[in-house]
Amino acid sequence: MVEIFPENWAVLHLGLIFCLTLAQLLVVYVLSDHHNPPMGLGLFTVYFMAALLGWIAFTLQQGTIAPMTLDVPAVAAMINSYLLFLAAGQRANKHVGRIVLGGCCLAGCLSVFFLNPKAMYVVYSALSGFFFAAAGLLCAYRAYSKHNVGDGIIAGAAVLMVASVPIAFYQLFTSDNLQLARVITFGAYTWSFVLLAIGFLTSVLIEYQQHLSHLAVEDPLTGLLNRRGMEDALRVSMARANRENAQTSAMMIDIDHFKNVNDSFGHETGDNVIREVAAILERMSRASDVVARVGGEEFMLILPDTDASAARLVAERICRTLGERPLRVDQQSIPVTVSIGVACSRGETSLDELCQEADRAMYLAKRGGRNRVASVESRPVHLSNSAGVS
Ligand SMILES: Nc1nc2c(ncn2[C@@H]2O[C@H](COP(=O)(O)OP(=O)(O)OP(=O)(O)O)[C@@H](O)[C@H]2O)c(=O)[nH]1
Repeated sequence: MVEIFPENWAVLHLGLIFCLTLAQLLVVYVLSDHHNPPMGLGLFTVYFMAALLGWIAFTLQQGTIAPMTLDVPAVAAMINSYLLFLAAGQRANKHVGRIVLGGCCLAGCLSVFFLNPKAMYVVYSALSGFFFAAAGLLCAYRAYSKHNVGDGIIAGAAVLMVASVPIAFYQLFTSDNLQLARVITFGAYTWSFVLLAIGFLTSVLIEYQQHLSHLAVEDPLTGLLNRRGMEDALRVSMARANRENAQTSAMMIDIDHFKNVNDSFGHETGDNVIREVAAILERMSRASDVVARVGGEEFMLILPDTDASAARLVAERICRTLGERPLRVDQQSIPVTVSIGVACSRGETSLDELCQEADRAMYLAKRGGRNRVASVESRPVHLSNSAGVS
């Protein structure tokens, strides 16, 4: 035993696991008051704690392999492999097989009371390998679908654990060396734990980086683009419009008297009204159009390859649809109207200039009585109300 797994190795492994568990706890602490914690955070933490306890139990038991009433490391190994499967399932948002595998885990735990050490070892390492394989598949799926290499590392950890099972079984059945087989299994547990902790931390960091880069271009309330996102989305089509001397139209859409909505129905319902208007704008625009929220109750709609009269028709349709009947928000009927400014440019115009023109037209629509469309594509200014009357 000593040659295979010397004591200083055990101390090194235990120290490593201890540090990684502390790092994991630090991450949990930092993220705990975040309103949107990473998926599977709680279950992964329980897994790391259970693995630490299992490994401490194994270290304490070294050299005392004589039959015991309860093989604590074996039970811990089974339970924490199942926890890993649950955590991976929560992270991948797939909850298949939880009850069946939970039943297997329970049966495996209970069986250790009745089996001899060799049979007990076969049961727990086979079951743990199976749970690791299931967890690895879920993480591989998530790594692929979310482009997150951290989940790929977790899947790699599962491969390491699964690969150790036939190697350990080979030792057990050819040389009947239970001690060596157990050491192989727990060695694989340790190194897969190290990989798992690194993978989990990497995965969470990548997720936050993705979240932050989304925040830079996305409005968190509506999921629409923000002004910067809109500029990014339009860079190519504006360059093409400049090159081909094509027309681009812009609409500034502002909800009328929105302060009254907040005052009468509350800020939260006000937020839901903004979401609902955003959804309507998205529904009413084409796939090539870009919709963005550019202020509290202000939206910008950019229509590439669209001339002023076509844009004006779209604007009047939006104005009419919203003004026609009250919105149903939070089980209440809330009358909402919008004022829309339309601007159009041909060829070489900057997005900023186009938006300023649309903004100017929107103020004209407000001054003209609200619930109407104004355009500044050519002077004089055209005004029409939601019924389209000039
Ligand atoms: N609920 C909610 N309200 C917001 C948000 N952003 C801005 N507001 C509110 O929107 C209101 C805008 O008020 P004003 O700029 O005076 O305009 P208005 O009441 O819509 O009137 P007009 O634009 O002149 O028709 C303010 O009361 C802001 O508090 C938001 O994200 N959620």
